[in-house]
Amino acid sequence: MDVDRRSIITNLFDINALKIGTFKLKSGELSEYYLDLRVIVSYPKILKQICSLVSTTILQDEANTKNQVHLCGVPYTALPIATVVSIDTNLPMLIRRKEQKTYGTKKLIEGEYSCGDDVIVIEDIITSGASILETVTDLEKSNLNVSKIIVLVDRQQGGMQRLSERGLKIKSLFNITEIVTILREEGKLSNAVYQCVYNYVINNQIQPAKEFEKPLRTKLGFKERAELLETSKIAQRIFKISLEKKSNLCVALDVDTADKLLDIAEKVAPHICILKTHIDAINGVTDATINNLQLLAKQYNFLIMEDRKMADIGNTVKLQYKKLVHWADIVTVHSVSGGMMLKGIQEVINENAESLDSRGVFIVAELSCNGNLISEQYIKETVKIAEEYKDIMAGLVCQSHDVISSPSLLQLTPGVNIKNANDNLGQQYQSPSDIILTKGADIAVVGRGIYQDDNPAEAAKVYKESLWNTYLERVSNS
Ligand SMILES: O=c1ccn([C@@H]2O[C@H](COP(=O)(O)O)[C@@H](O)[C@H]2O)c(=O)[nH]1
Repeated sequence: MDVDRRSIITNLFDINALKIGTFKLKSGELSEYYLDLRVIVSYPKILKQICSLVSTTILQDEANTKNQVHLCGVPYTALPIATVVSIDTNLPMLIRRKEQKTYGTKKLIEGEYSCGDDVIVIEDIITSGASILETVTDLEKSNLNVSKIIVLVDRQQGGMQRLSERGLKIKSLFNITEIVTILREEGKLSNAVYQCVYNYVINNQIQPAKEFEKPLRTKLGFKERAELLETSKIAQRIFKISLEKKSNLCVALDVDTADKLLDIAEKVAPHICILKTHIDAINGVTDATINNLQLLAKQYNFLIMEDRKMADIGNTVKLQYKKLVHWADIVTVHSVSGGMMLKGIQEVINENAESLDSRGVFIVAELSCNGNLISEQYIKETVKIAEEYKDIMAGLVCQSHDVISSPSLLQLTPGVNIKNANDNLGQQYQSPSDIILTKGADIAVVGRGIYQDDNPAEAAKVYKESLWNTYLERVSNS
């Protein structure tokens, strides 16, 4: 241990930041000691000493980061720390409001940022990790990417592990065992007090809290999920192809001509489980284009999904769907007009059940674009509709891991790009591992990241391997 770290620990003890005795924690649990880092604002030299350790840690790690990085202190104790570190490192700061404003901008996060920017969260102490998670959740809701969490002191009760299991990178500068060990060596704590704190840590490991529980859907593998009684035939088809091809990649071929569609489709075909089209946006599409696409789908074992996002009254959606059911294995629908449009689709599927392979829908619960109008209530109602029409439901198009709990439904998540963080029309991108681990996607949609690449076949292979390996990691860590 170098002198600075040791002196920080003794200085903290000298200003009474470590209190021995019985204290009630935020969770209501009793603790045999209490760390009160709020006092450091009264000791500028110690505040400076601690902040320079945080700054050095950040600058070492962030040397090669290309993304814009912000700092955000968990309110309130870490706010002055984040401010000093921001000045030291020249990294801009964001402030998370504890309560969202009901007037003016109604902002949850104050400060200037762009969607997809990285944020380093700074916190004074971690016990269960629940407070940190509140800040992380609000930052993620604002489409920021929490790239790292730095905590001054880990109470070693399991919080660090829980946040890592949630896919977050977290580092602590000190832990409580190290602190009491140094203080005992320095003659500031007796053996008895040292032993008391040590025993407390051993005997007070926190049990998994609800906010840390991963939904069963993300813990189970595709094979087990395909075998569930409730899983629809269309979802079973997707699971089966994914397992056979070791691919959870859906490519979105939003190209401008039918020739390009077929050309790139053939190149990426070996690596995908679903090929997604906006066929009404492509020039020169004929029956022959559709036939050729279907031939490729058979030859290379993938499904075709027309991303039409239908949203009209039941009767109109039924008429529209009749034009798609013959070639599109899956279509997308918005839930805005309620369950009746799914009834229309269900009727068409049942009428064609004998002549066609199983068909179904993905229903849109959330959108990946900045400024969309979808609310929490809309998402909840969408999930209810999906449950009601489970027999034709492949799953939901959404952006958060906690929208779908049922393992029989698939989460399809667009907005994946390895090279870009956004486009200039509101699209927001995440990396493959963020999409699968943090956002909870089962199938990821990649469009421009593949079809605009100089070598779409190679790009599709790279995305496929990265997405599939992350899915395997998710299941094996559960
Ligand atoms: O919330 C949504 C729903 C659908 N999409 C569609 O996915 C692709 C994404 O393409 P990129 O080129 O990778 O941005 C596109 O077809 C969208 O219509 C979405 O992006 N977000």
